[in-house]
Amino acid sequence: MSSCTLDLDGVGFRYKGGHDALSEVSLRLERGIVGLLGPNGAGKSTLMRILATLAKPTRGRVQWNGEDTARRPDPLRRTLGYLPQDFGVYPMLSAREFLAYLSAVKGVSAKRAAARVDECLAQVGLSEAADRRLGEFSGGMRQRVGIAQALLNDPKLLIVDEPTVGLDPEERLRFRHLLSDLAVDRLVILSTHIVSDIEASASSLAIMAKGRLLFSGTPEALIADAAGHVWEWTVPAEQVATVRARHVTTGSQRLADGVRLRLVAERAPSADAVPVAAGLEDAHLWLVARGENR
Ligand SMILES: Nc1ncnc2c1ncn2[C@@H]1O[C@H](COP(=O)(O)OP(=O)(O)OP(=O)(O)O)[C@@H](O)[C@H]1O
Repeated sequence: MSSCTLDLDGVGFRYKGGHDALSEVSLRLERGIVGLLGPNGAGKSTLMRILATLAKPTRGRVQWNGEDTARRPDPLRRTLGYLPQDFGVYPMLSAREFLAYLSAVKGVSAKRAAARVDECLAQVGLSEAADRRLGEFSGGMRQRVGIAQALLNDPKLLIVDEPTVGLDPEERLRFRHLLSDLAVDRLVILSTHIVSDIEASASSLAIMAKGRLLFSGTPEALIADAAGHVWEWTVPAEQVATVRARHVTTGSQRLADGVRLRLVAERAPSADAVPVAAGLEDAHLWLVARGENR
């Protein structure tokens, strides 16, 4: 297997108006799915654009297999697939026509293009729909066309920015399976603000807020950090608003005798709160809550 390693070293990005969208981001990313999590405005898209060589960091550097991607972008560009957040399609073209057009734009040789388009359509499960107009496709099918175009050059680095926005649960699941299959011999970076998008598939996580990296590591390590800080507490319905105002709640369930709240907190919020095992969503919220209190 060829190597696919991205090293970020003190990466920062300041927009022309002086706004620091990224500060001091250092991390190493390797084969598998990396989930890039963070609320809107955290800096995910800015980071993705830098990794896709569409913007240069204003501080620090990014290396792909040891080469600086700002000084020498070509080695990475040749092996990069990118699905941006606002990916649009031509509604009057068929999936096959659209991908043939993009093959030409990306410099895939005309001789190779037709076969490659068919391979990519098969990979994303759209062979049957290849000759239908894109305007008739569902949101999930359109996103799969987006992945197919990102795969045309058989990339080793695949970057997908918020790909599941607007998809129904079934399409979401299908899309997740597709990315897991693709990550076997690639580095896939998946940005999202929805924890469940990456819960079952990410081999590592990078969590951002306000342009900074709050955490990088495995999902298990994030969950371990939250151990002892997740509680279930059943309170009368009229107390729910007060508890919510004081604590970060991650779930609630109405019961016959009140409302069972799930929350993250340094210590037990009350003597009758019960400690429970942390899940990824709890651990994420615990990290964000601690980050905000710093
Ligand atoms: N062209 C720009 N000029 C100035 N500031 C910008 C520009 N684009 C983004 N920003 C700011 O930089 C910060 C990071 O934005 P970015 O789009 O990278 O975040 P994000 O985590 O991807 O959020 P979203 O999911 O909403 O896209 C935000 O505060 C945003 O307002």
